Amino acid sequence: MPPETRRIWPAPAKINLFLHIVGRRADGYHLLQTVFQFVDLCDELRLRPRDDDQIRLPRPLPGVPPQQDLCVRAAQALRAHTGCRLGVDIELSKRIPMGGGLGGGSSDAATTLLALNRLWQLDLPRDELAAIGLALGADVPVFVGGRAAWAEGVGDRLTPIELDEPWYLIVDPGVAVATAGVFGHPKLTRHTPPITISQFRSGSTGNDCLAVVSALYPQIDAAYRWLARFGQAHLSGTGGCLFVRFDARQAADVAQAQLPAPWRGWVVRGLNHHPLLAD
Ligand SMILES: C[C@](O)(CO)[C@H](O)COP(=O)(O)OP(=O)(O)OC[C@H]1O[C@@H](n2ccc(N)nc2=O)[C@H](O)[C@@H]1O
Ligand SMILES: Nc1ncnc2c1ncn2[C@@H]1O[C@H](COP(=O)(O)OP(=O)(O)OP(=O)(O)O)[C@@H](O)[C@H]1O
Repeated sequence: MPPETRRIWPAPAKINLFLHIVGRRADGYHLLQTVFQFVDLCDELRLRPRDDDQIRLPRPLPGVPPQQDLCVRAAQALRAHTGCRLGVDIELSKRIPMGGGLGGGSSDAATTLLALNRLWQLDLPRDELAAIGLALGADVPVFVGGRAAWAEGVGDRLTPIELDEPWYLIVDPGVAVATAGVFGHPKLTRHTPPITISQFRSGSTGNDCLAVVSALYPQIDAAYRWLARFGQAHLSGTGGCLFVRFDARQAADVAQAQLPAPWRGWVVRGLNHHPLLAD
């Protein structure tokens, strides 16, 4: 058996270092400005190609029927796009909290596309994989592209960006945020004036979803206030995960040790490159 079929394929989480909503499209989707950075909190996939046309996920995630799982949908989309007749057994070890604004589902989809492109010997270029991924979710292209990015549009117009790679403490207050409910909220700030990359680099940026999310979910508001003791706290995506940056790992560990139960926390490293970028 070739070693690639026994390999663990990582799917990292992302954080949004800031998120501004600068407009709304005719179809209701919001136009964003954001910066995505990867972090070394990863889901793990094992993929074994099959000679028949079955796409199987023997251990589905709780609450996610296999046909809705983003790995399965990514494999199906890749087969539909290429006419490939092979199948795959997918084993997914989930570490990234679901529905927390860390992009875990999108990352799983992206890793599935990147890995099957190799295992099924399709040889599609990354931009073609990213276009297939965009139909599965707005955050899939940045994971396929593999570089930390300044993003506009619905998050699909990407410009690679080099950032510090500090430590972060990510906190999950354990509340599943309904993304559509946040974007549909009447009090959401929707017309923040666009900024430039250099304005982002000089600070003064936040997350336009924070006010609505804090009002809707008191646990997220409480976690935000707790985290703000250690530095500038941020909401990732539409939440509910929050993060604060640290220049030294030890300081992040000290903060994590004080995390009140039942919140969960991870000390992670910011990454400008996806672990599969060099593949
Ligand atoms: C905001 C981000 O977290 C930034 O990373 C993501 O773009 C959100 O992506 P996601 O969780 O995959 O969200 P989706 O499942 O695509 O969208 C859920 C719902 O949120 C709304 N939505 C989402 C993204 C966007 N740019 N504008 C929207 O209005 C739409 O009503 C959509 O039906
Ligand atoms: N492989 C998967 N991993 C996680 N969620 C999945 C997966 N497949 C489908 N889903 C569904 O997608 C939903 C959102 O998952 P995800 O963890 O990507 O959200 P998120 O982190 O809030 O994403 P974003 O940052 O893009 O808003 C889940 O609640 C689940 O129903």
